[in-house]
Amino acid sequence: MEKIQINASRKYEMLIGRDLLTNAGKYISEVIEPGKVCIVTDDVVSGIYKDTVFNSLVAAGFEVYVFVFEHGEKSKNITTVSSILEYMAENDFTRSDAIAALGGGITGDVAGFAASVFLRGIRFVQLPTTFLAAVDSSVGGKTGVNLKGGKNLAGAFWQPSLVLCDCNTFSTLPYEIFLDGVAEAIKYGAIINRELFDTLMLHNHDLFPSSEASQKDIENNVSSDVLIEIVNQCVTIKRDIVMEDERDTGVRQLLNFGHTIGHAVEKCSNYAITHGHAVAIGMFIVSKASYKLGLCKMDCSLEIENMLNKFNFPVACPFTAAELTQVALKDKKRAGKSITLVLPDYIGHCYLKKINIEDLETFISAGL
Ligand SMILES: O=C(O)C(=O)C[C@@H](O)[C@H](O)[C@H](O)COP(=O)(O)O
Ligand SMILES: [Zn+2]
Repeated sequence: MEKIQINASRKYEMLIGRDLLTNAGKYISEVIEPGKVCIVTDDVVSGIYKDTVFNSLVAAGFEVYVFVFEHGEKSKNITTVSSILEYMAENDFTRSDAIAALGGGITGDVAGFAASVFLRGIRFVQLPTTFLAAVDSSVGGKTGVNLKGGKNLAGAFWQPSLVLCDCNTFSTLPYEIFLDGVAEAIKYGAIINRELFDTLMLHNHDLFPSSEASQKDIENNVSSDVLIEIVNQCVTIKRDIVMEDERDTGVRQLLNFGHTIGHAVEKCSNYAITHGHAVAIGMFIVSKASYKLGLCKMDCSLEIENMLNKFNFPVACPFTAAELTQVALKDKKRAGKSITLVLPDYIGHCYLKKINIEDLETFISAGL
């Protein structure tokens, strides 16, 4: 088992290994004194892992409650958070009780946000079951929900007390959902680590065979230790960035490479295009535009497109620059009349560039 220590406003560990969910109760009881715990999960993950986690929490002495919501981005809203809060209040949860977020990025963000506001903040643990949640969203304490105006527009920085990443859970992921996490892993390579980018390129066939892969193929591939190593590398990068800039005022914004446009793609598609797929499109558009407009030395879009093609990501964007701009202007990296973009200088190095909001549409057009 690998351990990554994160020293942010809360100090916690991420444990990465196999068969960890069976002992979730034991690991959680080492950081949270057994009391009430509410497993928050969606209706798909619940059918696969809820019983395992439930039983191990009971065995460790917890009084276990379960809140299940409908899977998908449509549930990532304030109504779901409000229902979780009411459920915990009805069941007399106190400040010493906790939430266990069991699932992917949506579950972690929604459950974490509920934890951040219930009684002005209770503890929570992240039990990521998707590759995306493992490499990215379960660590760093960004929690939140979408508003009608756009993605993640309401939220809080609220760090978990533990992240328990059982890599065996990846074997139950449909390929498309797996890909969402691959996009985030590519992002880490592009912003800061050329070697990781090359590893992903090298291993794309044996780790993530193809969209036609059978479930058996996926099971064989995810048993590879290379995958654990990739999770380890991504989270170590994220840990270092979060420890330098937990509140996202500077260097952490690099983790948003491809996201300003990616979030706009998600929203314009009414969330039919999922997060990682939208970020993949966003990384390509930003790289192409940066080169065309002379904002970077190399045309990184070629390598990014090549990588995305290897994994069978659709790269074409179905929306116009005007449509994307309208949504992107609500991005959290906008401050008044300017917006900060994350641009690639070369693969393995990105930088932050402030532009005037009036120039955003021209920028996006150049990348389409
Ligand atoms: O943790 C971060 O910081 C990130 O930006 C990671 C992103 O991959 C993630 O999608 C995050 O939720 C986006 O945050 P937002 O601030 O753009 O809503
Ligand atoms: Zn993301």
